[in-house]
Amino acid sequence: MSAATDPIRSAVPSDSDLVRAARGLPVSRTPVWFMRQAGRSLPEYRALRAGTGMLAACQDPDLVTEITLQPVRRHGVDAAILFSDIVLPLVVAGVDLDIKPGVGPVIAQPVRTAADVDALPLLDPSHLDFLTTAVRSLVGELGPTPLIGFAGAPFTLATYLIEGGPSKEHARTKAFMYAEPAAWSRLMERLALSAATFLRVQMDAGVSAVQLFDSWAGVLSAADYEARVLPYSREVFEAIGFRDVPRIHFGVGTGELLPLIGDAGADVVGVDWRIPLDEAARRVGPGRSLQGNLDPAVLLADRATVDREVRRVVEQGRAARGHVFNLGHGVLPDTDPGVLTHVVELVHELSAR
Ligand SMILES: Cc1c2[nH]c(c1CCC(=O)O)Cc1[nH]c(c(CCC(=O)O)c1C)Cc1[nH]c(c(CCC(=O)O)c1C)Cc1[nH]c(c(C)c1CCC(=O)O)C2
Repeated sequence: MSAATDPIRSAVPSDSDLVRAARGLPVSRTPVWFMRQAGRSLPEYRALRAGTGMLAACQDPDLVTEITLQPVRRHGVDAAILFSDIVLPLVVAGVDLDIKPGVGPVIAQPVRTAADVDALPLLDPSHLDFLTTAVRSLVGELGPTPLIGFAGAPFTLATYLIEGGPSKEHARTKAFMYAEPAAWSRLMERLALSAATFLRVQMDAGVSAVQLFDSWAGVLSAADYEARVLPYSREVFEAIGFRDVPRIHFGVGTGELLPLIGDAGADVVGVDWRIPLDEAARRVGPGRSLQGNLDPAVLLADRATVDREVRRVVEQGRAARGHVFNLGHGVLPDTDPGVLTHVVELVHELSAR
């Protein structure tokens, strides 16, 4: 049934199931979308992107609009997520950075000293017109389907800047955090400002929700996270929090950090697959909804396994104040898009009120 013919489903994104679940309000059925739903698992994405670099694509409003709409058309997900990247604010500010296929963001001159921190260019919101154009065009095209805007959290962006590229241990980042506390604080402050600017432009242009990705925060102890990272993520939420747009906060491997992450200022805490949602609900505490947490690798398994795991996640999600069904991390490139469409249908069927 379409939003137009279903009396329970809202015709406006600000009252959609995604926004209602984020606020802990009753929903017509559990909303579902997938991190990295736009991307290499879709042949139509690969066709459209052929010959255009990732960072150029992110700054072309027509391409952004089309790529963002592709998974909504194909899977019938309950939200679109803007096609962009967490490193884009750095690129627009003038940091020499490239996204290498199959690798990730690579930085020409990594941040290694206090002087490097002070030389980092700041993001100028007047250079984000392409973003405003893309978001406005998407809001027009999407009708009742909400658009999620996003930014990278200060810590996760700091890992790319300091390591110079993707990393497993994030040892240089931690070493800098311990050895240069004053410079660390200035770096995190700058990245918080830039994330807030990037989010504010998307909110001004009409996104219905925002997600702050702190993908790599799970490498930290709870004590370090609380003292050296949480204050800056909180700053981002405070800077945008005067607006009534639901806020999602996500990281990988954050089981031990969930009580703190729940306290940073988001309405929804994103959880990976390592702990069940009922346990996550206990750790996050009341007053927050949850998003997650199907293991993306399950989508590569047989149909019976996919169905069993989807049922389990929907069941365990009932322990939360509100539940937005998602994966525990991004869609893997080898995923069969047909399985994603099936998961959307199954979640809707299992949760229809
Ligand atoms: C850590 C991080 C990055 N980018 C992002 C994060 C946080 C989410 C997470 O934890 O995965 C966020 C991101 N990146 C992208 C989106 C688009 C929206 C979506 O569909 O979720 C979002 C929300 C597109 C993208 N961002 C990137 C791609 C692949 C580039 C391509 O298609 O050529 C896409 C679709 C590139 C990128 N950019 C980054 C990585 C690690 C990579 C993958 C490199 C690779 O394996 O090729 C940094």
